[in-house]
Amino acid sequence: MTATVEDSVRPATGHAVRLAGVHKSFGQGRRTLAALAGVDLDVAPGEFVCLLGASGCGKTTLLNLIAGLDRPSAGTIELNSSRPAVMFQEAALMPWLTAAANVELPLRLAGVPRAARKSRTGELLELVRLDGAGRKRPHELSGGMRQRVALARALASALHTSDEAASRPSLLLMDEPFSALDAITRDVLQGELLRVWRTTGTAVVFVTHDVREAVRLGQRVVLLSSRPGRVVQQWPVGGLSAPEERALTETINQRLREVISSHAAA
Ligand SMILES: Nc1ncnc2c1ncn2[C@@H]1O[C@H](COP(=O)(O)OP(=O)(O)OP(=O)(O)O)[C@@H](O)[C@H]1O
Repeated sequence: MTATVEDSVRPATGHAVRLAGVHKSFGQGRRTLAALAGVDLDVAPGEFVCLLGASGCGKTTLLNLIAGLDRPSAGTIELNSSRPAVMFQEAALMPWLTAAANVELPLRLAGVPRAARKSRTGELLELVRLDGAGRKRPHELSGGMRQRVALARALASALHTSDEAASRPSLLLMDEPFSALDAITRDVLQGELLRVWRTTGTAVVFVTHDVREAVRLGQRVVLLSSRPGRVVQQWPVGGLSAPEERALTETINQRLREVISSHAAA
Protein backbone atom coordinates (compact mmCIF):
# COMPACT_ATOMS: atom_id res chain seq x y z
CA MET A 1 0.00 0.00 0.00
CA THR A 2 1.32 3.44 -0.83
CA ALA A 3 0.25 6.21 1.52
CA THR A 4 -0.79 9.61 0.27
CA VAL A 5 -0.11 12.84 2.16
CA GLU A 6 -3.75 12.93 3.20
CA ASP A 7 -3.91 9.42 4.60
CA SER A 8 -0.38 9.20 6.02
CA VAL A 9 -0.16 12.34 8.16
CA ARG A 10 -3.11 13.30 10.36
CA PRO A 11 -3.68 15.33 13.52
CA ALA A 12 -3.36 13.17 16.64
CA THR A 13 -5.32 13.29 19.82
CA GLY A 14 -3.55 12.43 23.04
CA HIS A 15 -0.09 11.99 21.51
CA ALA A 16 2.64 14.35 20.38
CA VAL A 17 3.18 11.86 17.58
CA ARG A 18 1.95 8.35 16.83
CA LEU A 19 3.52 6.17 14.14
CA ALA A 20 1.77 2.99 13.04
CA GLY A 21 3.29 0.50 10.61
CA VAL A 22 5.56 3.10 9.02
CA HIS A 23 7.57 1.83 6.07
CA LYS A 24 9.95 3.81 3.91
CA SER A 25 11.73 2.59 0.79
CA PHE A 26 13.94 4.52 -1.57
CA GLY A 27 14.35 3.77 -5.28
CA GLN A 28 12.41 1.36 -7.43
CA GLY A 29 12.51 -2.21 -8.76
CA ARG A 30 15.70 -4.15 -8.07
CA ARG A 31 17.31 -1.00 -6.73
CA THR A 32 14.73 -0.56 -3.96
CA LEU A 33 16.31 0.06 -0.58
CA ALA A 34 14.10 -0.57 2.45
CA ALA A 35 15.10 1.99 5.11
CA LEU A 36 12.24 1.42 7.58
CA ALA A 37 10.04 -1.66 7.88
CA GLY A 38 7.00 -1.27 10.10
CA VAL A 39 7.84 1.28 12.80
CA ASP A 40 5.24 1.58 15.58
CA LEU A 41 5.95 4.33 18.11
CA ASP A 42 3.86 6.64 20.33
CA VAL A 43 5.32 9.74 21.96
CA ALA A 44 3.22 11.38 24.68
CA PRO A 45 2.84 15.17 24.94
CA GLY A 46 5.88 16.52 26.77
CA GLU A 47 7.70 13.19 26.69
CA PHE A 48 11.48 12.96 25.97
CA VAL A 49 12.24 9.92 23.80
CA CYS A 50 15.73 8.97 22.62
CA LEU A 51 16.06 6.93 19.42
CA LEU A 52 19.11 4.74 19.28
CA GLY A 53 20.35 2.50 16.52
CA ALA A 54 23.24 1.43 14.34
CA SER A 55 24.54 3.72 11.64
CA GLY A 56 22.27 3.61 8.59
CA CYS A 57 19.31 1.96 10.38
CA GLY A 58 16.95 4.76 9.32
CA LYS A 59 16.95 7.19 12.27
CA THR A 60 17.27 10.33 10.15
CA THR A 61 14.74 8.94 7.68
CA LEU A 62 12.28 8.51 10.55
CA LEU A 63 12.81 12.10 11.78
CA ASN A 64 12.37 13.40 8.23
CA LEU A 65 9.04 11.57 7.95
CA ILE A 66 7.80 12.96 11.30
CA ALA A 67 8.95 16.45 10.26
CA GLY A 68 6.99 16.15 7.02
CA LEU A 69 10.15 16.54 4.93
CA ASP A 70 9.39 13.20 3.26
CA ARG A 71 6.42 10.83 3.06
CA PRO A 72 6.14 7.23 4.29
CA SER A 73 5.80 4.51 1.65
CA ALA A 74 3.15 2.94 3.91
CA GLY A 75 1.71 3.41 7.38
CA THR A 76 0.43 6.46 9.23
CA ILE A 77 1.94 9.32 11.23
CA GLU A 78 -0.42 11.25 13.49
CA LEU A 79 0.84 14.58 14.80
CA ASN A 80 -0.49 16.72 17.60
CA SER A 81 1.57 19.70 16.50
CA SER A 82 1.17 21.61 13.29
CA ARG A 83 4.87 22.23 12.90
CA PRO A 84 7.44 19.94 14.50
CA ALA A 85 10.73 21.81 14.79
CA VAL A 86 13.95 20.16 13.67
CA MET A 87 17.48 20.63 14.94
CA PHE A 88 20.42 18.96 13.17
CA GLN A 89 24.05 18.10 13.94
CA GLU A 90 25.14 21.34 12.25
CA ALA A 91 23.51 24.57 13.41
CA ALA A 92 22.92 25.71 9.76
CA LEU A 93 22.50 29.36 10.76
CA MET A 94 22.21 32.16 8.21
CA PRO A 95 25.77 33.59 8.32
CA TRP A 96 24.73 37.12 7.36
CA LEU A 97 22.15 37.40 10.16
CA THR A 98 22.86 38.08 13.83
CA ALA A 99 22.07 35.40 16.41
CA ALA A 100 18.87 37.27 17.31
CA ALA A 101 17.81 37.60 13.66
CA ASN A 102 18.37 33.86 13.15
CA VAL A 103 16.07 33.09 16.08
CA GLU A 104 13.54 35.62 14.84
CA LEU A 105 13.45 34.24 11.30
CA PRO A 106 10.77 31.52 11.80
CA LEU A 107 8.60 34.08 13.62
CA ARG A 108 9.02 36.51 10.72
CA LEU A 109 8.14 33.77 8.20
CA ALA A 110 5.05 32.90 10.28
CA GLY A 111 3.90 36.53 10.10
CA VAL A 112 4.21 37.22 13.84
CA PRO A 113 3.98 41.01 14.41
CA ARG A 114 7.25 42.85 15.07
CA ALA A 115 6.78 43.66 18.76
CA ALA A 116 5.77 40.07 19.60
CA ARG A 117 8.71 38.75 17.54
CA LYS A 118 11.22 40.90 19.38
CA SER A 119 9.96 39.99 22.80
CA ARG A 120 9.74 36.25 21.99
CA THR A 121 13.27 36.32 20.53
CA GLY A 122 14.55 38.00 23.69
CA GLU A 123 12.88 35.35 25.88
CA LEU A 124 14.29 32.50 23.81
CA LEU A 125 17.84 33.91 23.82
CA GLU A 126 17.57 34.24 27.59
CA LEU A 127 16.24 30.68 27.84
CA VAL A 128 19.36 29.32 26.07
CA ARG A 129 21.58 31.72 28.09
CA LEU A 130 22.62 33.81 25.10
CA ASP A 131 20.96 37.09 26.02
CA GLY A 132 24.30 38.92 25.79
CA ALA A 133 25.14 37.55 22.35
CA GLY A 134 22.09 38.43 20.26
CA ARG A 135 23.99 40.97 18.13
CA LYS A 136 26.84 38.63 17.22
CA ARG A 137 27.00 36.85 13.89
CA PRO A 138 27.47 33.05 13.67
CA HIS A 139 31.24 33.26 12.87
CA GLU A 140 31.77 35.17 16.14
CA LEU A 141 30.22 32.35 18.20
CA SER A 142 31.68 29.04 19.43
CA GLY A 143 30.23 25.73 18.17
CA GLY A 144 28.31 25.32 21.43
CA MET A 145 26.89 28.84 21.20
CA ARG A 146 25.82 28.23 17.60
CA GLN A 147 23.93 25.11 18.71
CA ARG A 148 22.24 27.19 21.43
CA VAL A 149 21.10 29.63 18.73
CA ALA A 150 19.86 26.67 16.66
CA LEU A 151 17.93 25.39 19.70
CA ALA A 152 16.33 28.80 20.29
CA ARG A 153 15.42 29.00 16.59
CA ALA A 154 13.90 25.49 16.69
CA LEU A 155 11.85 26.47 19.74
CA ALA A 156 10.75 29.66 17.95
CA SER A 157 9.41 27.62 15.09
CA ALA A 158 7.78 25.06 17.41
CA LEU A 159 6.08 27.55 19.72
CA HIS A 160 5.48 30.57 17.58
CA THR A 161 2.32 31.71 19.28
CA SER A 162 1.26 31.30 22.86
CA ASP A 163 -2.21 30.13 21.74
CA GLU A 164 -0.76 27.31 19.76
CA ALA A 165 1.67 26.42 22.53
CA ALA A 166 -1.19 26.25 24.99
CA SER A 167 -3.61 24.25 22.90
CA ARG A 168 -1.31 22.07 20.80
CA PRO A 169 1.73 20.73 22.60
CA SER A 170 4.76 21.06 20.40
CA LEU A 171 7.32 18.57 19.17
CA LEU A 172 11.06 19.06 18.83
CA LEU A 173 12.99 16.64 16.60
CA MET A 174 16.73 16.54 17.24
CA ASP A 175 19.18 14.65 15.00
CA GLU A 176 22.46 14.14 16.87
CA PRO A 177 22.56 17.85 17.72
CA PHE A 178 25.62 17.65 20.00
CA SER A 179 27.72 15.02 18.25
CA ALA A 180 30.08 17.55 16.62
CA LEU A 181 30.86 19.26 19.95
CA ASP A 182 33.73 18.55 22.34
CA ALA A 183 32.91 16.42 25.39
CA ILE A 184 32.71 19.30 27.90
CA THR A 185 30.52 21.53 25.71
CA ARG A 186 28.35 18.53 24.94
CA ASP A 187 27.91 17.79 28.63
CA VAL A 188 26.92 21.39 29.35
CA LEU A 189 24.45 21.51 26.47
CA GLN A 190 22.83 18.21 27.52
CA GLY A 191 22.12 19.80 30.91
CA GLU A 192 20.84 22.96 29.22
CA LEU A 193 18.55 20.96 26.93
CA LEU A 194 17.01 19.20 29.94
CA ARG A 195 16.40 22.57 31.60
CA VAL A 196 14.82 23.99 28.43
CA TRP A 197 12.69 20.85 27.99
CA ARG A 198 11.38 21.13 31.56
CA THR A 199 10.68 24.84 31.07
CA THR A 200 8.85 24.53 27.76
CA GLY A 201 7.10 21.15 28.19
CA THR A 202 7.72 20.32 24.54
CA ALA A 203 7.91 16.67 23.50
CA VAL A 204 11.34 15.69 22.18
CA VAL A 205 12.46 12.92 19.84
CA PHE A 206 16.24 12.86 20.09
CA VAL A 207 18.38 10.72 17.77
CA THR A 208 21.79 9.64 18.98
CA HIS A 209 24.42 6.90 18.56
CA ASP A 210 25.53 7.40 22.12
CA VAL A 211 23.88 5.14 24.72
CA ARG A 212 25.12 7.24 27.67
CA GLU A 213 23.61 10.36 26.13
CA ALA A 214 20.30 8.54 25.51
CA VAL A 215 20.10 7.29 29.11
CA ARG A 216 21.06 10.68 30.55
CA LEU A 217 18.51 12.65 28.52
CA GLY A 218 15.54 10.42 27.81
CA GLN A 219 12.53 9.32 29.80
CA ARG A 220 12.43 6.41 27.37
CA VAL A 221 15.10 4.89 25.14
CA VAL A 222 13.91 3.23 21.93
CA LEU A 223 16.26 0.88 20.08
CA LEU A 224 15.85 0.42 16.34
CA SER A 225 17.02 -2.70 14.53
CA SER A 226 19.64 -2.52 11.82
CA ARG A 227 18.29 -1.51 8.42
CA PRO A 228 15.46 -1.79 7.61
CA GLY A 229 14.71 -0.14 10.93
CA ARG A 230 11.89 -1.10 13.26
CA VAL A 231 11.54 -0.84 17.02
CA VAL A 232 13.19 -3.85 18.71
CA GLN A 233 13.22 -2.83 22.36
CA GLN A 234 12.34 0.08 24.67
CA TRP A 235 13.46 0.97 28.17
CA PRO A 236 11.88 3.49 30.56
CA VAL A 237 14.64 5.67 32.06
CA GLY A 238 14.67 8.71 34.32
CA GLY A 239 14.72 8.86 38.10
CA LEU A 240 17.58 6.32 38.23
CA SER A 241 20.44 6.42 40.70
CA ALA A 242 23.96 6.74 39.23
CA PRO A 243 24.72 2.99 39.64
CA GLU A 244 21.32 2.07 38.09
CA GLU A 245 22.03 4.44 35.21
CA ARG A 246 25.44 2.82 34.62
CA ALA A 247 23.94 -0.68 34.72
CA LEU A 248 21.17 0.26 32.26
CA THR A 249 23.71 1.91 29.94
CA GLU A 250 25.70 -1.35 29.91
CA THR A 251 22.53 -3.42 29.23
CA ILE A 252 21.51 -1.19 26.31
CA ASN A 253 25.07 -1.12 24.93
CA GLN A 254 25.10 -4.92 24.98
CA ARG A 255 21.74 -5.08 23.17
CA LEU A 256 22.93 -2.52 20.59
CA ARG A 257 26.04 -4.63 19.94
CA GLU A 258 23.83 -7.72 19.46
CA VAL A 259 21.62 -5.83 16.99
CA ILE A 260 24.66 -4.67 15.03
CA SER A 261 26.33 -8.10 14.99
CA SER A 262 23.14 -9.94 14.00
CA HIS A 263 22.96 -7.64 10.99
CA ALA A 264 26.66 -8.17 10.17
CA ALA A 265 26.13 -11.96 10.31
CA ALA A 266 22.98 -11.90 8.13
N1 LIG B 1 17.05 10.09 -0.14
C1 LIG B 1 17.56 8.87 -0.08
N2 LIG B 1 17.70 8.13 -1.19
C2 LIG B 1 18.20 6.87 -1.15
N3 LIG B 1 18.61 6.25 -0.02
C3 LIG B 1 18.50 6.96 1.12
C4 LIG B 1 17.98 8.28 1.16
N4 LIG B 1 17.98 8.71 2.45
C5 LIG B 1 18.50 7.71 3.18
N5 LIG B 1 18.80 6.65 2.38
C6 LIG B 1 19.33 5.35 2.83
O1 LIG B 1 18.46 4.87 3.86
C7 LIG B 1 19.20 4.22 4.87
C8 LIG B 1 18.91 4.90 6.20
O2 LIG B 1 19.54 6.21 6.22
P1 LIG B 1 19.45 7.18 7.46
O3 LIG B 1 20.24 8.38 7.12
O4 LIG B 1 18.04 7.35 7.84
O5 LIG B 1 20.18 6.32 8.58
P2 LIG B 1 20.69 6.77 10.04
O6 LIG B 1 20.27 5.71 10.98
O7 LIG B 1 20.23 8.15 10.33
O8 LIG B 1 22.26 6.75 9.82
P3 LIG B 1 23.43 7.51 10.65
O9 LIG B 1 23.28 7.06 12.07
O10 LIG B 1 24.69 6.98 10.01
O11 LIG B 1 23.23 8.98 10.45
C9 LIG B 1 20.68 4.31 4.46
O12 LIG B 1 21.04 3.10 3.81
C10 LIG B 1 20.70 5.47 3.48
O13 LIG B 1 21.74 5.30 2.53
